[in-house]
Amino acid sequence: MLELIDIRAGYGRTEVVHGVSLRVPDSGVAAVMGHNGAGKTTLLRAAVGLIKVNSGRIVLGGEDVTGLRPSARVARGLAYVPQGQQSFGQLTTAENLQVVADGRKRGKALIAEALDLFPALTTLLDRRAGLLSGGQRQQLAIARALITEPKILILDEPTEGIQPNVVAEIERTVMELTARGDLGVLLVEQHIGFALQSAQHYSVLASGHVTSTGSGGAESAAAVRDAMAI
Ligand SMILES: Nc1ncnc2c1ncn2[C@@H]1O[C@H](COP(=O)(O)OP(=O)(O)OP(=O)(O)O)[C@@H](O)[C@H]1O
Repeated sequence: MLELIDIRAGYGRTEVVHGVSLRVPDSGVAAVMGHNGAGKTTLLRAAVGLIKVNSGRIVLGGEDVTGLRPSARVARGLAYVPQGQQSFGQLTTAENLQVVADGRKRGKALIAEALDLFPALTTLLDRRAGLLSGGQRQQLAIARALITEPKILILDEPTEGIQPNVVAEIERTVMELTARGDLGVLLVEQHIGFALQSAQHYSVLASGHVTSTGSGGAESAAAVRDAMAI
Protein backbone atom coordinates (compact mmCIF):
# COMPACT_ATOMS: atom_id res chain seq x y z
CA MET A 1 0.00 0.00 0.00
CA LEU A 2 1.07 3.57 -0.66
CA GLU A 3 -0.07 6.07 1.93
CA LEU A 4 0.17 9.82 1.52
CA ILE A 5 -0.38 11.35 4.94
CA ASP A 6 -1.20 15.03 5.32
CA ILE A 7 1.12 16.08 2.49
CA ARG A 8 2.03 19.72 2.06
CA ALA A 9 4.16 20.51 -0.97
CA GLY A 10 4.81 23.14 -3.59
CA TYR A 11 7.49 25.17 -5.30
CA GLY A 12 9.77 27.49 -3.35
CA ARG A 13 7.62 29.45 -0.96
CA THR A 14 4.42 28.69 -2.81
CA GLU A 15 2.58 25.76 -1.29
CA VAL A 16 0.10 24.22 -3.73
CA VAL A 17 -0.85 21.00 -1.92
CA HIS A 18 -2.28 21.81 1.50
CA GLY A 19 -2.47 18.70 3.65
CA VAL A 20 -3.64 15.90 1.35
CA SER A 21 -4.05 12.31 2.54
CA LEU A 22 -4.90 9.30 0.43
CA ARG A 23 -4.22 5.60 0.15
CA VAL A 24 -3.46 3.39 -2.81
CA PRO A 25 -4.25 -0.27 -2.13
CA ASP A 26 -1.93 -3.16 -3.02
CA SER A 27 -4.48 -4.22 -5.57
CA GLY A 28 -6.85 -1.88 -7.38
CA VAL A 29 -7.08 1.74 -8.40
CA ALA A 30 -7.30 4.96 -6.40
CA ALA A 31 -8.28 7.84 -8.69
CA VAL A 32 -7.57 11.52 -8.17
CA MET A 33 -9.58 14.00 -10.16
CA GLY A 34 -9.59 17.77 -10.28
CA HIS A 35 -9.32 20.76 -12.57
CA ASN A 36 -6.11 21.99 -14.17
CA GLY A 37 -3.91 23.58 -11.53
CA ALA A 38 -5.60 21.79 -8.62
CA GLY A 39 -2.26 20.34 -7.55
CA LYS A 40 -2.60 16.77 -8.83
CA THR A 41 0.78 16.58 -10.55
CA THR A 42 2.46 18.32 -7.62
CA LEU A 43 1.04 15.66 -5.28
CA LEU A 44 2.38 12.89 -7.54
CA ARG A 45 5.80 14.52 -7.78
CA ALA A 46 5.93 14.64 -3.99
CA ALA A 47 4.87 10.98 -3.77
CA VAL A 48 7.68 9.95 -6.10
CA GLY A 49 10.26 12.22 -4.46
CA LEU A 50 10.81 14.62 -7.35
CA ILE A 51 9.96 17.47 -5.00
CA LYS A 52 10.37 17.55 -1.24
CA VAL A 53 7.34 17.73 0.98
CA ASN A 54 7.02 20.68 3.35
CA SER A 55 5.39 18.33 5.83
CA GLY A 56 3.57 15.03 5.93
CA ARG A 57 4.67 11.45 5.36
CA ILE A 58 4.84 9.01 2.48
CA VAL A 59 4.64 5.37 3.49
CA LEU A 60 5.24 2.59 0.97
CA GLY A 61 4.60 -1.00 2.00
CA GLY A 62 4.70 0.04 5.66
CA GLU A 63 8.05 1.81 5.30
CA ASP A 64 8.40 5.58 5.67
CA VAL A 65 10.03 6.67 2.38
CA THR A 66 9.54 10.43 2.85
CA GLY A 67 13.27 11.11 2.99
CA LEU A 68 14.27 8.70 0.21
CA ARG A 69 15.38 9.70 -3.29
CA PRO A 70 13.21 8.80 -6.27
CA SER A 71 15.54 5.93 -7.27
CA ALA A 72 15.25 4.36 -3.82
CA ARG A 73 11.47 4.59 -4.06
CA VAL A 74 11.57 2.94 -7.49
CA ALA A 75 13.70 0.15 -6.01
CA ARG A 76 10.97 -0.36 -3.41
CA GLY A 77 8.28 -0.76 -6.04
CA LEU A 78 7.06 2.68 -7.03
CA ALA A 79 6.77 3.51 -10.75
CA TYR A 80 5.73 6.85 -12.19
CA VAL A 81 4.49 7.64 -15.68
CA PRO A 82 4.45 11.43 -15.93
CA GLN A 83 2.06 13.42 -18.06
CA GLY A 84 3.29 13.74 -21.63
CA GLN A 85 4.42 10.17 -22.42
CA GLN A 86 8.12 10.64 -21.87
CA SER A 87 10.51 8.21 -23.51
CA PHE A 88 13.84 8.56 -25.26
CA GLY A 89 12.73 9.99 -28.59
CA GLN A 90 15.93 9.10 -30.44
CA LEU A 91 15.81 5.45 -29.35
CA THR A 92 13.54 2.87 -30.95
CA THR A 93 10.61 1.35 -29.13
CA ALA A 94 12.66 -1.83 -28.58
CA GLU A 95 15.63 0.15 -27.22
CA ASN A 96 13.37 2.12 -24.89
CA LEU A 97 12.13 -1.14 -23.41
CA GLN A 98 15.60 -2.69 -23.34
CA VAL A 99 17.12 0.24 -21.43
CA VAL A 100 14.75 -0.43 -18.54
CA ALA A 101 15.11 -4.22 -18.76
CA ASP A 102 18.93 -4.15 -18.79
CA GLY A 103 20.38 -5.65 -15.64
CA ARG A 104 17.12 -7.28 -14.61
CA LYS A 105 17.15 -11.03 -14.23
CA ARG A 106 13.77 -11.42 -15.87
CA GLY A 107 14.48 -8.66 -18.40
CA LYS A 108 13.47 -10.60 -21.52
CA ALA A 109 10.36 -12.03 -19.93
CA LEU A 110 9.36 -8.61 -18.61
CA ILE A 111 9.61 -7.11 -22.10
CA ALA A 112 7.52 -9.99 -23.48
CA GLU A 113 4.88 -9.47 -20.77
CA ALA A 114 4.76 -5.73 -21.46
CA LEU A 115 4.32 -6.39 -25.18
CA ASP A 116 1.52 -8.87 -24.42
CA LEU A 117 -0.32 -6.06 -22.68
CA PHE A 118 0.30 -3.63 -25.54
CA PRO A 119 0.32 -5.76 -28.70
CA ALA A 120 0.27 -2.59 -30.84
CA LEU A 121 3.88 -1.96 -29.78
CA THR A 122 5.12 -5.22 -31.29
CA THR A 123 4.74 -3.81 -34.79
CA LEU A 124 6.58 -0.62 -33.78
CA LEU A 125 9.70 -2.10 -32.19
CA ASP A 126 12.07 -0.62 -34.78
CA ARG A 127 10.43 2.80 -34.88
CA ARG A 128 12.01 5.70 -33.04
CA ALA A 129 9.90 6.66 -30.03
CA GLY A 130 9.90 10.27 -31.19
CA LEU A 131 7.94 9.20 -34.28
CA LEU A 132 5.19 7.36 -32.39
CA SER A 133 1.71 8.85 -31.96
CA GLY A 134 0.71 10.24 -28.56
CA GLY A 135 -1.24 7.10 -27.76
CA GLN A 136 1.59 4.80 -28.80
CA ARG A 137 4.05 6.81 -26.71
CA GLN A 138 1.71 6.54 -23.73
CA GLN A 139 1.56 2.78 -24.16
CA LEU A 140 5.36 2.66 -24.40
CA ALA A 141 5.70 4.77 -21.26
CA ILE A 142 3.40 2.45 -19.29
CA ALA A 143 5.19 -0.61 -20.70
CA ARG A 144 8.54 0.83 -19.56
CA ALA A 145 7.15 1.46 -16.07
CA LEU A 146 5.84 -2.11 -15.85
CA ILE A 147 9.26 -3.55 -16.67
CA THR A 148 10.45 -2.18 -13.30
CA GLU A 149 7.97 -4.66 -11.70
CA PRO A 150 6.20 -2.04 -9.61
CA LYS A 151 3.94 -2.72 -6.65
CA ILE A 152 2.38 0.71 -7.11
CA LEU A 153 2.04 2.36 -10.53
CA ILE A 154 1.39 6.09 -10.68
CA LEU A 155 -0.21 7.35 -13.88
CA ASP A 156 -0.59 11.08 -14.52
CA GLU A 157 -3.44 11.68 -16.98
CA PRO A 158 -2.68 8.74 -19.27
CA THR A 159 -5.53 9.59 -21.63
CA GLU A 160 -4.78 13.28 -22.04
CA GLY A 161 -4.63 14.37 -25.66
CA ILE A 162 -5.11 10.84 -26.99
CA GLN A 163 -7.51 9.62 -29.67
CA PRO A 164 -10.68 7.96 -28.30
CA ASN A 165 -9.86 4.50 -29.70
CA VAL A 166 -6.48 4.52 -27.95
CA VAL A 167 -8.10 5.82 -24.77
CA ALA A 168 -10.24 2.68 -24.82
CA GLU A 169 -7.10 0.57 -25.23
CA ILE A 170 -5.41 2.26 -22.26
CA GLU A 171 -8.55 1.85 -20.16
CA ARG A 172 -8.65 -1.84 -21.03
CA THR A 173 -5.01 -2.26 -20.05
CA VAL A 174 -5.40 -0.54 -16.69
CA MET A 175 -8.38 -2.80 -15.90
CA GLU A 176 -6.42 -5.86 -17.03
CA LEU A 177 -3.41 -4.90 -14.94
CA THR A 178 -5.38 -4.44 -11.77
CA ALA A 179 -7.34 -7.64 -12.37
CA ARG A 180 -4.05 -9.50 -11.78
CA GLY A 181 -4.42 -8.58 -8.11
CA ASP A 182 -0.80 -7.65 -7.42
CA LEU A 183 -0.67 -4.03 -8.51
CA GLY A 184 -2.01 -0.84 -7.00
CA VAL A 185 -2.58 2.12 -9.31
CA LEU A 186 -2.74 5.79 -8.42
CA LEU A 187 -4.54 7.27 -11.38
CA VAL A 188 -4.78 10.99 -11.97
CA GLU A 189 -7.40 11.45 -14.62
CA GLN A 190 -9.67 14.17 -15.98
CA HIS A 191 -11.76 11.62 -17.82
CA ILE A 192 -14.33 11.00 -15.05
CA GLY A 193 -15.94 8.00 -16.79
CA PHE A 194 -12.67 6.11 -17.08
CA ALA A 195 -11.47 7.07 -13.60
CA LEU A 196 -14.65 5.89 -11.90
CA GLN A 197 -14.98 2.77 -14.01
CA SER A 198 -11.54 1.52 -13.00
CA ALA A 199 -11.26 2.91 -9.46
CA GLN A 200 -12.42 1.45 -6.16
CA HIS A 201 -11.93 4.81 -4.51
CA TYR A 202 -11.73 8.41 -5.70
CA SER A 203 -10.60 11.76 -4.32
CA VAL A 204 -11.35 15.14 -5.86
CA LEU A 205 -8.67 17.74 -5.44
CA ALA A 206 -9.47 21.46 -5.65
CA SER A 207 -6.97 24.23 -4.88
CA GLY A 208 -4.69 21.77 -3.16
CA HIS A 209 -7.35 20.31 -0.83
CA VAL A 210 -9.31 17.07 -1.02
CA THR A 211 -12.89 18.27 -1.34
CA SER A 212 -14.66 14.98 -1.94
CA THR A 213 -13.95 11.27 -1.60
CA GLY A 214 -15.99 8.16 -2.25
CA SER A 215 -16.08 4.75 -3.84
CA GLY A 216 -15.61 4.20 -7.55
CA GLY A 217 -18.28 3.16 -10.01
CA ALA A 218 -20.50 5.08 -12.37
CA GLU A 219 -22.95 5.87 -9.55
CA SER A 220 -20.39 8.32 -8.10
CA ALA A 221 -20.26 10.43 -11.25
CA ALA A 222 -22.83 12.97 -10.02
CA ALA A 223 -20.97 13.47 -6.73
CA VAL A 224 -17.68 13.97 -8.59
CA ARG A 225 -19.25 16.44 -11.01
CA ASP A 226 -20.74 18.35 -8.06
CA ALA A 227 -17.38 18.42 -6.28
CA MET A 228 -15.73 19.68 -9.43
CA ALA A 229 -18.67 22.02 -10.05
CA ILE A 230 -18.97 20.91 -13.66
N1 LIG B 1 7.54 23.91 -11.52
C1 LIG B 1 6.64 24.74 -10.99
N2 LIG B 1 7.01 25.91 -10.39
C2 LIG B 1 6.10 26.74 -9.85
N3 LIG B 1 4.78 26.50 -9.84
C3 LIG B 1 4.34 25.39 -10.41
C4 LIG B 1 5.24 24.45 -11.01
N4 LIG B 1 4.51 23.42 -11.51
C5 LIG B 1 3.21 23.71 -11.22
N5 LIG B 1 3.11 24.88 -10.56
C6 LIG B 1 1.87 25.50 -10.08
O1 LIG B 1 1.29 24.65 -9.09
C7 LIG B 1 -0.12 24.64 -9.21
C8 LIG B 1 -0.59 23.21 -9.32
O2 LIG B 1 -0.10 22.64 -10.55
P1 LIG B 1 -0.21 21.11 -10.88
O3 LIG B 1 0.53 20.86 -12.15
O4 LIG B 1 0.16 20.31 -9.69
O5 LIG B 1 -1.77 20.96 -11.13
P2 LIG B 1 -2.58 19.81 -11.84
O6 LIG B 1 -3.80 19.60 -11.02
O7 LIG B 1 -1.72 18.63 -12.07
O8 LIG B 1 -2.98 20.48 -13.20
P3 LIG B 1 -2.82 19.91 -14.71
O9 LIG B 1 -4.00 19.03 -14.88
O10 LIG B 1 -2.90 21.16 -15.51
O11 LIG B 1 -1.52 19.22 -14.79
C9 LIG B 1 -0.48 25.51 -10.40
O12 LIG B 1 -0.85 26.77 -9.94
C10 LIG B 1 0.82 25.59 -11.17
O13 LIG B 1 0.93 26.82 -11.86
